[in-house]
Amino acid sequence: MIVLKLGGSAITEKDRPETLDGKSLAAAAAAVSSAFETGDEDSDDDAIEDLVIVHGGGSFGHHNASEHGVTTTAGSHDPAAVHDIHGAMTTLNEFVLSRLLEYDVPAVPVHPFSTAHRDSGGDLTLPSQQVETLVEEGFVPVLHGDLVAHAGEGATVVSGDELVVDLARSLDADRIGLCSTVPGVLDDAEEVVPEITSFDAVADILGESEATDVTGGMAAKVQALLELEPEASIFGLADIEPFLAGDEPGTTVR
Ligand SMILES: Nc1ncnc2c1ncn2[C@@H]1O[C@H](COP(=O)(O)OP(=O)(O)OP(=O)(O)O)[C@@H](O)[C@H]1O
Ligand SMILES: C=C(C)CCOP(=O)(O)O
Repeated sequence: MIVLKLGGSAITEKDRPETLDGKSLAAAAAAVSSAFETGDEDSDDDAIEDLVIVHGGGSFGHHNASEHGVTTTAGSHDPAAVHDIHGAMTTLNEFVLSRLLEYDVPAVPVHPFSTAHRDSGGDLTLPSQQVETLVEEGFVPVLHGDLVAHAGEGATVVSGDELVVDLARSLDADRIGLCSTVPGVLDDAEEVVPEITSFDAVADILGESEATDVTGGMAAKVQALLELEPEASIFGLADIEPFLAGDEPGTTVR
């Protein structure tokens, strides 16, 4: 079982509201397609079968959430805000799905707003049986950063990274990959840090996203991945294919 996140910064123009990066999204879909079992028996000897995709927001969702003052902890009870933020994410989800379908990946949507919630302490519950059954039935479920019902707050943001960590646990994932707009976690000299085993060791170089981002950028990503039992890779668009083939490109968080 592989859980792959397509970072919003990789598939959209993150600094231009609601702008897709069509070329990058197509490249990501092509890379997933070439690794996935597509029914062509000649070319699928080592094909992967069990795959869940999560995508982030990029220029969809973050701007809307920021305008409404909604974060992962500060919520809203305004239905118009919910429709605006969730609507931006489902719009991006439709773009992602249609591009994956064009490349023969059997992608289907799973919207966290309709299935997940947070308790008053902010802890997330994301039922995984729907996702598991879809995988067993040959689909590739595609989830996305979204809003979720939050006890005492109305609705708050859930990041794709948080969904990845939750799904990796509940689905007992073997491999976890986060594709972003950078080739990995970069040090002060802009070189990829090959391995991260503790937050303190890299805290000084980790920052937020350069674009509008309500979920914490690279620092939050690394912190969430360090809590996971299996190792996880952070890499750029060009490394989706090597990752799906079994390599450990970019930065490995263990
Ligand atoms: N040390 C670092 N190495 C690499 N990127 C860093 C670092 N510190 C901060 N960043 C920022 O983190 C960004 C990646 O985090 P971001 O949350 O934007 O990624 P994403 O998951 O692809 O996007 P989204 O959250 O929209 O899904 C980079 O584009 C960069 O601006
Ligand atoms: C801003 C919203 C609604 C989702 C953000 O998800 P992320 O881009 O994975 O952090």
